[in-house]
Amino acid sequence: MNPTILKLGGSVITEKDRAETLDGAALDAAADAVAEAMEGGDVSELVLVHGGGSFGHHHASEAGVTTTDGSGDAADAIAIHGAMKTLNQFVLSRLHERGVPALPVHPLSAGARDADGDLDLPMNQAATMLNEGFVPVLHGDVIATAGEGVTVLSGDEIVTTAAEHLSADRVGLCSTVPGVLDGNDEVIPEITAFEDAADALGGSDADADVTGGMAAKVRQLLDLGAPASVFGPESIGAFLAGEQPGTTIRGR
Ligand SMILES: Nc1ncnc2c1ncn2[C@@H]1O[C@H](COP(=O)(O)OP(=O)(O)OP(=O)(O)O)[C@@H](O)[C@H]1O
Ligand SMILES: C=C(C)CCOP(=O)(O)O
Repeated sequence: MNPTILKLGGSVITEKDRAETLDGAALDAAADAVAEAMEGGDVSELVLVHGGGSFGHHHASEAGVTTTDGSGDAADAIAIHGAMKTLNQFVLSRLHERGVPALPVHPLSAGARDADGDLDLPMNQAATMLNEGFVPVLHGDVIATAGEGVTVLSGDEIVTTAAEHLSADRVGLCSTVPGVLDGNDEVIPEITAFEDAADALGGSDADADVTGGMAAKVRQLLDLGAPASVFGPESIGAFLAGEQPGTTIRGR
């Protein structure tokens, strides 16, 4: 059985424009959907990833750290990583309250980037957790980067890396929007090339997003071997039940 990977967007589970503010109701609803899907047998092997929202992005933008521009200051690294661990703890608690056997995986302690920016993020701990019946929960983070100190690692990049290493057969990204929208704000059902959506694709609505919003998401998902779905919070249950809500991105 190949795992399903679901990313909970930071813009969903936090109030992205207010520093370190959780959207508790949205996180509860997402945790409900995950717990129901696992209880009902819709999904047996699940990897969760969550983004930064107002926890990671706020501190990263204050420190001027992006996915390519790093910082050699440990205090910057700890501010960003610490905020992400706090958010991760909120996510874990809400899952545990519902009986989901979630375990944290902190990328800062697991991987690194080389001088070309290429990511090495081992997944053997996540694979073993899955085999043992746990739900690994990874998160956007800072990561040691050759020549840069630490840079930001987005949850989207973790999703694509995890999908490849773990041979995921389903990948879902839950954001605040019901899918990738065209110029008339209609959901584009399928994207097979960046040009399909290029005109409408922008970054994130949040000022403090350092990882590139929807345009970066689409680019990364087009590189993935498996089809990926981008959908809104109301469709988490449908995605876990095997449907393809929102936009399906199929690069190859
Ligand atoms: N064509 C588009 N279709 C849909 N959303 C778009 C589009 N162009 C820009 N966006 C913006 O991209 C945002 C989604 O990217 P964002 O990085 O904020 O999401 P996230 O993954 O939920 O959050 P985080 O990066 O904190 O994890 C949407 O909320 C929207 O503001
Ligand atoms: C800003 C940090 C630390 C994480 C970014 O992850 P994302 O929200 O998935 O882009």
